[in-house]
Amino acid sequence: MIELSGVALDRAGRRVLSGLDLRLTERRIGVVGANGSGKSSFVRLLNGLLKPSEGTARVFGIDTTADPKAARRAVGFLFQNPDHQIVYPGVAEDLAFGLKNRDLPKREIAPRVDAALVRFGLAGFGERLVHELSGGERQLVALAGIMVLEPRLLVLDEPTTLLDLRNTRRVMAAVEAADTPVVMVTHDLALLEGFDRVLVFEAGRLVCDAPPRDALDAYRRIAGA
Ligand SMILES: Nc1ncnc2c1ncn2[C@@H]1O[C@H](COP(=O)(O)OP(=O)(O)OP(=O)(O)O)[C@@H](O)[C@H]1O
Repeated sequence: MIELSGVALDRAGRRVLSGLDLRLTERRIGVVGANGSGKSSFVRLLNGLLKPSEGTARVFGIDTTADPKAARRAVGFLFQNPDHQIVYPGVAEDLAFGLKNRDLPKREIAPRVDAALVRFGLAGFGERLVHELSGGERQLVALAGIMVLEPRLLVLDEPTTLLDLRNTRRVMAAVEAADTPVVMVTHDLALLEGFDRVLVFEAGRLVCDAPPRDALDAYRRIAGA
């Protein structure tokens, strides 16, 4: 699914990730680490938002440097703040936007948008204005907008940081129900229970790669917590 070989990444002339050799095939992969340790940079390598300064990053066999467009199609990316993701003022309109960009025949767009709204607990929200929704509802709209495009992998970068407990549960339940493989960055360690594999970053390096319990123990040790 994901293959990084000899990957290093520089941002603004500074090395922020190095020594990454990884093969990821699990369905649920968590990413943790201190602020600035390189988590967001790492996940941005997975859909070609950032390109390795050294080495190669492949997703489903696609080299993200050679074909960033194909990488972006294969890998959906949910940001922490849905307002950075949602383009149109109307909910249904926003979901339709991505499908129009994919040149889907017009008659197929509305049914797919409706089905996605139902699937993500947003039935009846199609005609609502995004700015009138709660933060949790907006994050669900952003998620539905990605999933309606049927990515092969979903990357989530701190998707619940701005949400209360109830909305965190709603978003996580929607992610779980989607049944698409997930790579998720989070500071909320409890969300990683049941994940298959957790990567711990520290100062731009992968310092632990293990099942959740061992990885989170290692992270707590590193953090002195
Ligand atoms: N747009 C940017 N331009 C230059 N350097 C950046 C940029 N974004 C992040 N960095 C640097 O890259 C390093 C890793 O940042 P990154 O955002 O990947 O960390 P993170 O682990 O996701 O942090 P956080 O938990 O705070 O989100 C940091 O030193 C940061 O200052």
